Amino acid sequence: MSSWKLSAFCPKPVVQDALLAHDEIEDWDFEVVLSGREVAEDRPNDWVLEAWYSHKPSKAEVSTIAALFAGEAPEITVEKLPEQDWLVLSQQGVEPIRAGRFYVHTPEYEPDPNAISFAIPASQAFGTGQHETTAGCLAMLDAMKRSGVVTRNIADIGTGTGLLAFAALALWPRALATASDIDPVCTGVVEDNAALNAMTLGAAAGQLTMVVADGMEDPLLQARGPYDLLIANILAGPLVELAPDFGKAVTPGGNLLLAGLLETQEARVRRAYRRAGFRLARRLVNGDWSILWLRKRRG
Ligand SMILES: C[S@@+](CC[C@H](N)C(=O)[O-])C[C@H]1O[C@@H](n2cnc3c(N)ncnc32)[C@H](O)[C@@H]1O
Repeated sequence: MSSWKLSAFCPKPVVQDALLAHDEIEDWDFEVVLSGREVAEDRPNDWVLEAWYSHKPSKAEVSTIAALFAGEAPEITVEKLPEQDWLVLSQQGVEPIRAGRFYVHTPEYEPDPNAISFAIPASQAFGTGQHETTAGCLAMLDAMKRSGVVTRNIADIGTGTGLLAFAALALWPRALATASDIDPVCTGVVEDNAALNAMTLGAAAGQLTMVVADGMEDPLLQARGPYDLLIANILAGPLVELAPDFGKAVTPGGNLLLAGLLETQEARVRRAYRRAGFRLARRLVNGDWSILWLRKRRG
């Protein structure tokens, strides 16, 4: 299977507005992962919005991306990436990262014996630790542990590679973890990464179960709740929609770690979670992204 990449080049604020416009669309017809980044370090104002496809994007798909730019005319290119090469290349470009006590690296690097190390290969699933949201969640999990949080029942919704669930289990080794993702490709990735990092799959304390689910829509996810730690690094739109469900899924006094929202979207997300019974415990801003630690009110 090949991967295709559409790149739309524009100044940074235009690309950010396009991503926000996408986030506001409730019924998006196309399966696509969108992200924005600098074109080059020495050109911080030139940005590219990238869209990744498993097939050649159709004219309708290209027009839909162009329409996000609301009258601006981005330069758009579409290129075919042979999947094998793309994986190898992306792996080569992935430098290890540190966040809190964590060190996340691809398998070609050695672990750091003085850190909590995870080997996460580049794959079709999101979450090698490179992204500000993932790194921010790792740092916030470490902050929770240092502040004395004790947790026995963890859910990681939108787990991608499984990294945040592994990290939480490393900090709270007696907890049970349930990881989920809407994308079925993540199941095999999480299983492979668990094996690579000596994490055990199963239903006992210290173990992890992976399910495919949209939000909390899964019998096992619901049966295992309520959770005293729920992690969700998804986007602002789905997070707002999921607020009532997460309100029910977290125990009174329990912890919720949210990421995937830009700082500009934070007020909207916090409003939704205030209504669902949460208060802010701590926030962290990493790049353009906000990471929120919320606590469920008691009673
Ligand atoms: C930004 S990635 C985060 C991956 C990983 N947790 C991390 O922090 O690096 C978001 C993940 O959420 C998944 N996702 C998006 N919407 C979802 C939903 N409604 N329910 C469950 N997973 C969802 C995506 O497939 C993707 O793997």
